[in-house]
Amino acid sequence: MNAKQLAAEAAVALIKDGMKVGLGTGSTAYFAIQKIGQRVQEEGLKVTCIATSIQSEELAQSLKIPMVGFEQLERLDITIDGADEADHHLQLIKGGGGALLREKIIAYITDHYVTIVDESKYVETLGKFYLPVEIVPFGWQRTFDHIKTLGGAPHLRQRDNAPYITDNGNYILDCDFKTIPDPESLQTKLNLIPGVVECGLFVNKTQTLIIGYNDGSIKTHKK
Ligand SMILES: O=C(CO)[C@H](O)[C@H](O)COP(=O)(O)O
Repeated sequence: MNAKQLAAEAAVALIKDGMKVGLGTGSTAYFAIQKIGQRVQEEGLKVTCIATSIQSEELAQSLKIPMVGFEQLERLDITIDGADEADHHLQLIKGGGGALLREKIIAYITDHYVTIVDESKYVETLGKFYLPVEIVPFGWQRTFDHIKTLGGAPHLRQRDNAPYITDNGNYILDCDFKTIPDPESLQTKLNLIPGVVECGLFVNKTQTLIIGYNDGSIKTHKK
C-alpha cells in the first residue's frame, strides 16, 4: 500500500454508521472514496456523503456511495480531504486539483476535518507549492495585478492552451509567495481583493492530520 493510501484508509476507519461525510478531491482523497465505497458495499456502512468536486461525485456514485445535496444537510460529521502542503500547525495549502472553493465550503460546515497526505506534503513553512487562488474571469488581469502587489508572482493556470476553468466557471492563479509564514494574514488580504473568490489557504480547519510514510508507517497529529 502506498503512503497516500495508508493515510486515506486510516482516515476512513474514523467513519461510523450514520455519519454525514464530506468527500475530498485528488489522488489521496481518491483512495479514501474507494475505501468508503468498499465499506458501504462489504460492511453495509450507512453514510450520506457530499463531494467537493464533480470528479469525486462521479467516483462516489460509481461506487454506490449514497450522496445528498445541501438541502438535505446543514453540518457534516467528518470530511476527509488531501492537501498540497501541511505545516506543523496543521495549516494547509489546497487547490492543486482546482477544487479549493467547494473544498472550503465543505470544510466550513464540517465538525471533524481530517487531512490526509503523504510525507512529501508535510513542511516546516507553507509556500513552496504555488498558492492556488480562484478568481472570476471578469477583469482577471487586474486581479492578477492586485495579487502581485502582495508579493505573490501569479501564473494563470492553463489546460490545453486555454485558461483552466473550475467546477464553478472561474479561473485559478497559482501564486509563488516563496514562503508564507502567516497564512491567516495572507488569507485575509487575498480575500479582500475584488475578483478573488477564494484562496487555497485552509487556516485553523484541520483537527486531525494523518501522514502516510513510504516505509509503511503513519503518524497522526491532532489539534
Ligand atoms: O486541494 C486539492 C484539490 O483541489 C487536493 O486535495 C490537493 O491538490 C492534493 O491532491 P493530491 O492528493 O492529488 O496530491
